[in-house]
Parts: sequence; C-alpha cells; structure tokens
Amino acid sequence: MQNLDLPSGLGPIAPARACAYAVVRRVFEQDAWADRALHGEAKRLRLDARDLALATQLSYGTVQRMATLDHVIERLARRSSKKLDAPVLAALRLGVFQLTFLDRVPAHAAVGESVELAKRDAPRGAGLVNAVLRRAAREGRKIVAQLPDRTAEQAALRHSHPEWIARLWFDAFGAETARALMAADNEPAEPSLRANTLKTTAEELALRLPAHVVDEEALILDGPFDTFGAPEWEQGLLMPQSRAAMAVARALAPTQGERVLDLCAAPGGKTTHLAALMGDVGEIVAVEKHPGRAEALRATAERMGATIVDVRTADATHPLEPTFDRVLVDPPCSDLGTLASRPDARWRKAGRPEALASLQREILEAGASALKPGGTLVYSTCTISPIENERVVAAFLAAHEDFAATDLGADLPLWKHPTMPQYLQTFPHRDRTDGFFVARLRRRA
Ligand SMILES: C[S@@+](CC[C@H](N)C(=O)[O-])C[C@H]1O[C@@H](n2cnc3c(N)ncnc32)[C@H](O)[C@@H]1O
Repeated sequence: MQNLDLPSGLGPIAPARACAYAVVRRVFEQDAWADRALHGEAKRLRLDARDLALATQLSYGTVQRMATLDHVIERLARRSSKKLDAPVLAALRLGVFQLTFLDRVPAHAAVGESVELAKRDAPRGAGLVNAVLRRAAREGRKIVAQLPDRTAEQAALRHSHPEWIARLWFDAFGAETARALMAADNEPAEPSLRANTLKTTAEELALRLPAHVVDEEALILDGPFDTFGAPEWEQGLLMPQSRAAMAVARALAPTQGERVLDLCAAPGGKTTHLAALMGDVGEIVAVEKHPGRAEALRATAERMGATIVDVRTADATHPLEPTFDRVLVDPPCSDLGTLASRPDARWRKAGRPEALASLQREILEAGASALKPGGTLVYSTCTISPIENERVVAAFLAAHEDFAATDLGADLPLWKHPTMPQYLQTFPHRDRTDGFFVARLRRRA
C-alpha cells in the first residue's frame, strides 16, 4: 500500500481539492468509509467550514459518480481504468467529475490541480492526466449526455449505480421512478439536524447555527457547518439526522415513564430521539450486537444527556419476555435510502436483500416477543427494497393474528407508501429526504 500522506506546503493545490483527492484514494484503495476519511483529512489539513463544504462536494460526488467517471476516462484514455496507477486514476476521477458535473469550477483549476496531485504521487502518469483532462474539458459532458438509460443496465452506468440496485428499482417501481431515484442519489443529501430537546430547542440552535427551523426538532443547514467539529456537537445539543429518520421515533410515540426496547440501536440517532420524546423519564433498553458500536452508543447517550438509556451488548434475534410497552425494530438493511449521504455505500453492498430479509424477520419476531399485550411496535429500515420492507411485515402479520398495522399514512399523508397507505415510504427524489420504510403494529390487548 502506498503512503497516501500528502506533503505539507501543498503549493498551488487548493486545500479542498487536496482533501477530496486523499478521501477518494482512501475510499477506493483502503476501503475507508467516505465520511470518516473526510472527517480525518479535513482535520489534518485544517479546513475551514467553507473548504470543508467544497471538499465534501468534490469527494462525495467523485465517489458517487465513479462508474460514469470511469466510463468517460476509459473512452478518453482508450484503456481500461483497471490498468491505471491508483493515484492517476484518483486524479482523473476527481478532475473528470469537476469538468463534467460541476458548473462553476474553472477548467484550468480542475485540470491543473489534478495534474499537480498526480505529479506528486505518480510523476510518470501526470502527462496522461493532463491529456485526458484536456479532452474531458471539451468532450466529457457530451459523452455523459449521450449515455442512454432505457434499460436497468444502461441506467446503472448513466446514473452510476451497481446494476443490481438499478434492476431492483426498475422491477419494483418502473423505469421512471427508478431513474429518478438514482438521479437523486447523486445530489447532495438534505443537511438536516435534530435539536436535542433534552438540552435545547430548534429555535435556540437556529440562533447559533447557519440553519432554519422546520419544526419543533428539525433544522436544515443553510450554509457551511462542520457538525462534528462544532461545540454544539460536543455539548450534545444536536444530532445529524434526516427528517425521514426523525419520523421513526415519532411513529413509536413513547411517553414518559414507559419501558421501551430499541433493537439494533447503534449509532443511536433513534435511541437518543426516543429519550428526548420521553423527557428522559422511563427506561430504554438499547440492544446492539457489536461491542465497539455499543460503547460508542453509551458515549453518545451520555453526551446527549439521555440517562434512561441502558445499552446492552447482545444479539437482537434472541426472544425476550413481554415486558415492554413499546418496541423499535430498526434492523440492518441494504441502506438503499441513504445513498446520497453515504457516497461509498452503493459500492459496498453485495446485493443480498434476501439474506438481510431473513435476519430482519428474526429480529422482528424477537421484538414482537418482547411486547406487552396492547403495546406498540415500529419496524423501520432506511432502504427502498420491498423484500426487506413490505414483505417482511406482511409475512409477520400473516403469522401473528394478535398483531395489526395501525394507520401511519393518516398521520403523515405526504409520506405514505404508494400502494400500502398504512405504511410510510419516503423517496429521496420525491420527498428530498432519506428513503425510509416505517410500519407501526399494535398487539391486541
Ligand atoms: C440500521 S443500524 C441501526 C441504526 C440505529 N437504530 C440508529 O438509529 O442510529 C443497525 C444496527 O444493528 C446492529 N446489528 C446488526 N445485527 C445485529 C443483531 N443480530 N443484534 C443486535 N444488533 C445488530 C448493527 O451493528 C447496527 O449498529
């Protein structure tokens, strides 16, 4: 593995581009998570909030558009991208992204700085980077505009998704919706935050941050803001969370003094939301299988002042005694509703919704076993995949006569599922938030 550290004193390379280049290399060469790599590189290069915003746009966009960018590179370089040295490929991807998909980047900056980046890490490839990017400045947009997207395979290349995702959405929702979903995944995610009402209010936070208030908890950022570097984060005043994710704890609607079970709880966006809705009065048992993630969840609960959270490191597939008033089941899923905010996720998933569905069914069964008669259970995923959503709930209801779905679509009519209006299904292209599925079930008293 080559050393990815950039030399200090970056000369003519803008810090945001240096950061984006390092992030792109870490994601594709070291299998790093894009958000963590970005956070680390931004800190190392001491980016201010404005440069961090640009570095985010450049690195996330380049990672998301990888398949389309490689197509352009291969056409212009007349060779397979697999044959290119890693630093050359990273510099080309970053350069072609800017020249082909961004409007306000001067071509000389996109070309010149990519050449400089390649020169430092792979000097012999700099000439190729220069030649390909000069052609990309003239021809890149046309090559992309001419890509067809009639079939799922074509749409996968045009909108830079793995073919299995394109096929899943073509089959489930038809070509038009599938294309719109994929296009939305390549746009920046809505930058929303939840005010931790145990410590502050959305109104108070809006006075401190570049953000406007959506409702009593939700805010949307209007300008650059380094969330994880901000004192408000350290003080536990906020949680980055999509508006769709906020609907989950609200659907469960716990009240003060209740005993609540949260299965598959880390990193804890919903656990801490449940605690806030309960005014930190009652009990939340938060179950997480992975010890490191469970430990991080404890730290998050503490930072956010959620003292009623009892984190247990355990397997959520194990049945429990029916002692809980409310249960949240938020199992692992294919994450297809969050591809805009997790740019590398689409390239990681091996296309195994069936295997996930069987784990989801097991965890839902265990959650149901823990619910008191008369209690409420919410099943949620951050994916757009009928086999993991509607079908899991349908199979569960068919096997459990004492459970019935209660009408969530009536509470949130704009987000109701297109064909099963008792459930919620958000769509990034339609709702400008993550794609979540939420079902609320009641156990007969
Ligand atoms: C979709 S995430 C949960 C997100 C979380 N509810 C939140 O709002 O922040 C799924 C979590 O389930 C955990 N997990 C996976 N399999 C599990 C199992 N069998 N038992 C308990 N937790 C599990 C994963 O480690 C991951 O943290």
